[in-house]
Amino acid sequence: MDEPAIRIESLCKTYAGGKRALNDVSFDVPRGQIFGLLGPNGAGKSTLINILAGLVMKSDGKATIWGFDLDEHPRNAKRSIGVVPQEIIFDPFFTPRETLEIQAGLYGIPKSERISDELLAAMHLTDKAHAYSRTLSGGMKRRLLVAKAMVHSPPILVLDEPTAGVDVELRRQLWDYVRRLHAQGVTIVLTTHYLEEAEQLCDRIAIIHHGRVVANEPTRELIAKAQEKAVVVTFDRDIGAVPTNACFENIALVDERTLEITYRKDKVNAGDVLGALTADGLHIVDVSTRDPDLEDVFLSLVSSGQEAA
Ligand SMILES: Nc1ncnc2c1ncn2[C@@H]1O[C@H](COP(=O)(O)OP(=O)(O)OP(=O)(O)O)[C@@H](O)[C@H]1O
Repeated sequence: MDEPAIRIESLCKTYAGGKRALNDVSFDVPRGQIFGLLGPNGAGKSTLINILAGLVMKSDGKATIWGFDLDEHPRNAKRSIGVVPQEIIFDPFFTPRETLEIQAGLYGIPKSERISDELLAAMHLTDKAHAYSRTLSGGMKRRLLVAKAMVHSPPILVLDEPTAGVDVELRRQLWDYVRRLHAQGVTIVLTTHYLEEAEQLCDRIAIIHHGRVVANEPTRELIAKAQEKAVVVTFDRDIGAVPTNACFENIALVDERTLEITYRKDKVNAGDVLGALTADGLHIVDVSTRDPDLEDVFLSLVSSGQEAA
């Protein structure tokens, strides 16, 4: 069955006051993947996640969660997803265990089928099970939010910036847990500002900017783009015919005497590229190189994204 975990079709959101936060957003989150949703501040990531969580009303478009249309089957759609919001919000007078039990009650899960203790253990909160939530550290509260999102054992877990302002140790624990859930078949969607983190964890990455999707590719393909390095080469005379060679990924004429050649730095080096040009009888008078990485790919994508109205 190839049905995606989440299908977003032409989703639009304009807030009261006129801010267009999502502009015709469409993408699928394949089942069983760790899917990264990346974008600069204000790109629209939280808006998208809050629509899926049923916290924000969409203005237009369609969202399907685990095969359930958000408008037609909101209850089933909601049961199929657990969302860890960016903001930490709790009733401070309940203990972590009570918080989880109340949440399970809201989903109508019978007492015998509840997994509160398991979740507390998974999130390293067993010794805080009966402490008041207001006495927990920020990191503990964040872990409790993850546990709360999983009380109904949804097939999809969505985490909105789970590691923002979180220390290294907690981040490691959180990702261990996410990887464990993923190994059990849970589809994970996460937003993060940390490109390196996304690169390590995600099977696929969508980049959103000014409410539009500017990239949506398997992580290794995005990284492959980051493997593309460019040399700009100027020759002593006008170039008659643009040369071809297996080690060139792409070749473009900058002016009559200058070529920009991209190559895969994991396959060849600048020496190979220049060697191929001189072997063609061309005389090089100037060379400069550019070395993009994943961050550059990200920045180039977001800088070419269009400004929303
Ligand atoms: N309730 C609201 N009313 C009006 N505008 C809003 C509201 N919530 C968000 N916005 C605006 O919508 C745009 C998208 O915001 P959103 O929070 O979805 O972005 P984000 O990508 O999650 O950013 P961040 O990484 O900073 O959380 C921003 O310009 C924001 O100011």
